[in-house]
Amino acid sequence: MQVLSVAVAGASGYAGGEILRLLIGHPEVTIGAVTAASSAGDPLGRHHPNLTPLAERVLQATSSETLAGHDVVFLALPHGASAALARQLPDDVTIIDCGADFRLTDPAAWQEFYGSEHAGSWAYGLPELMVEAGKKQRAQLTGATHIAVPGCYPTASSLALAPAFAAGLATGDVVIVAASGTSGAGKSLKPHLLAAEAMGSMSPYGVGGSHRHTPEIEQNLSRANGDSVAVSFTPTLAPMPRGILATCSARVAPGTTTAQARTVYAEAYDAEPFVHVLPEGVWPTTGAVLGSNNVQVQVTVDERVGRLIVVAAIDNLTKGTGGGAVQCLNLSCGFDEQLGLPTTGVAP
Ligand SMILES: NC(=O)C1=CN([C@@H]2O[C@H](COP(=O)(O)OP(=O)(O)OC[C@H]3O[C@@H](n4cnc5c(N)ncnc54)[C@H](OP(=O)(O)O)[C@@H]3O)[C@@H](O)[C@H]2O)C=CC1
Ligand SMILES: CC(=O)N[C@@H](CCC(=O)OP(=O)(O)O)C(=O)O
Repeated sequence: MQVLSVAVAGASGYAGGEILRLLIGHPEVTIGAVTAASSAGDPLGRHHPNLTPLAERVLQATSSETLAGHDVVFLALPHGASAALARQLPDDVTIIDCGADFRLTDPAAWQEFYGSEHAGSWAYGLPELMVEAGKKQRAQLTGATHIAVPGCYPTASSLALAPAFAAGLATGDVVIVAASGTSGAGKSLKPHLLAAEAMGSMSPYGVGGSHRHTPEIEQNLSRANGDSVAVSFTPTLAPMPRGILATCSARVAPGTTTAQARTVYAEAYDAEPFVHVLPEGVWPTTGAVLGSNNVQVQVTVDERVGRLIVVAAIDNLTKGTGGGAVQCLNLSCGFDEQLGLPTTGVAP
């Protein structure tokens, strides 16, 4: 098979850096342009000292001219920047966007949570997502040329709850509380992310249904359910660089048991290379998935209150963005889906 040339826009940022970390080990691609905004002209190594093989590469300015001419372009830019750039790229360039611009199908939801004009929607880049009983999103991604990689919280939360909705096990009343490492907020300086503020302390934000990932999670669970699902979502910031732990719960019909729930999750995920339902009694941890494209899931039913509890752990930069993006590249280009993607976490 021919080796593809790949460009990464937003290469000085966290998501761009993670894509490059994974592409360095990918046998079917050569890394072409690496681009940035304020950091254009800098060597890449100044921003990502871990990316030794690319340390001397110079960051170019992000423009359609620098990106055109590649087979595949990854966009790892702030919200709103992808849509304008994507419109300027030639039709024969495959675009994999880590931003939110093309994730939502409902223009009203986009307008409400992002406050700008809706750019449209692309194939949603979460292959393992159950979109209805027995069907996964993977089919939409094979050969797709324009892909919207999910947000990090929606990746963990949707994989946690979609099987229960697709199987008719969950009946609604969804509550999700998820903790994220600080890299989830990107690299630009923010006062609440100073070490003195973020270390040794956990804090909620986007409380009360205002976080922009709420409609994305609702979109995913509604597809799985075949009817609209409302979600109460509360993100929290945890004093760690990477990782998301999403604790998700939903109402179940009286009499539903943990054994029934485990059967549903085993059917959904036993054949998946990256999603692992842990043995009964073992709970997901962010430490165990660090640096890998894995999702750890555990499920139980709190029979006292009739609620399904599903906990999912991911690395927000790997499965939550860069790894998810490379997985989409593999599906889009017909490579083995696991190519270049670690399935072993870094521990301790
Ligand atoms: N961090 C995470 O865990 C996740 C991130 N994402 C998404 O990935 C995208 C990138 O996030 P992240 O890497 O964390 O962000 P960073 O802030 O770390 O990086 C942003 C990148 O975009 C560049 N940039 C900034 N402004 C512009 C602009 N106006 N036009 C073109 N380029 C610009 C920056 O260049 P420079 O440094 O030169 O200014 C930098 O390379 C976002 O859409 C984010 O929501 C999705 C899931 C998870
Ligand atoms: C800890 C933290 O701040 N996390 C980010 C989510 C990052 C993410 O998934 O990105 P998208 O912006 O691409 O949707 C946040 O809550 O805004």
